Amino acid sequence: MSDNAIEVRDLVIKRGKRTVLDGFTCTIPHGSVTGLLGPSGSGKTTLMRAIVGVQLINEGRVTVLGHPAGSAPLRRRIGYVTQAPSVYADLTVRENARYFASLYRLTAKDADDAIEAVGLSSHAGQLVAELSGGQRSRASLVCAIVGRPDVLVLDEPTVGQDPVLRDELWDQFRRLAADGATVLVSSHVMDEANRCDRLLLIREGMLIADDTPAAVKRSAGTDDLDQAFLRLIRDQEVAAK
Ligand SMILES: Nc1ncnc2c1ncn2[C@@H]1O[C@H](COP(=O)(O)OP(=O)(O)OP(=O)(O)O)[C@@H](O)[C@H]1O
Repeated sequence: MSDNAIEVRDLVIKRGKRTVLDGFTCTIPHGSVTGLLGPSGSGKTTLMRAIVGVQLINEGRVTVLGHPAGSAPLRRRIGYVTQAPSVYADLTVRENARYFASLYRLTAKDADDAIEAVGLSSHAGQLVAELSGGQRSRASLVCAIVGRPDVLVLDEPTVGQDPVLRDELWDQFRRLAADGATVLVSSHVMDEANRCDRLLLIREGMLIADDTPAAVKRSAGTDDLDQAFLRLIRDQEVAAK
């Protein structure tokens, strides 16, 4: 098997009249935490949708764990957390987790472990409708990790979380990767990017960097990832002229 959990080749995606991704190619290694960073509207969600197999693609190829994205063998092997929480509002956190666990033929203990892992144990008995926005997105995360997916795709999972929780969530992503999962996380927050093994920097549907955080900083000649990103964008603009 390839060293890469995810391979994206020459991907072209049009949404409406707009070409969102125009010949996008990248690879994501097994057992890594990869950060997908870029400005709003740059195509992060579109790329993630293509990887989980819910986005029509115009050209190119997306392969996940050796299978075409969206194909049947992948369904139980991928967890996806969208920006909109996808849990049942009229059930408690525990009921949601147990329901998703049952779909994977897992136990109530597995559900409780997932709740514990994202720091929601003290709210396990609460209805999702009565949770804060940040708690609700962690409830979605519980349901995505309970089936122990090999690939976990998380669209801005730390938005609305306080700094302590963000830190704990990143520890959790690192643990999942240490256990062999491939984690792809989108974020706007550059200090979070430092916690990734690799970064994909995307702008207007184009990949402008694909490297470790240290190498991205080195190539931009700065220790600050925000600055590095801005410099890479400027370099790209100069090169395009
Ligand atoms: N359903 C849609 N129909 C048409 N165009 C869309 C649709 N969804 C997104 N787009 C366009 O595709 C482009 C990329 O959007 P995408 O959601 O992938 O960006 P993003 O990087 O995830 O942004 P954000 O960080 O704000 O979530 C944007 O220009 C957006 O307007």
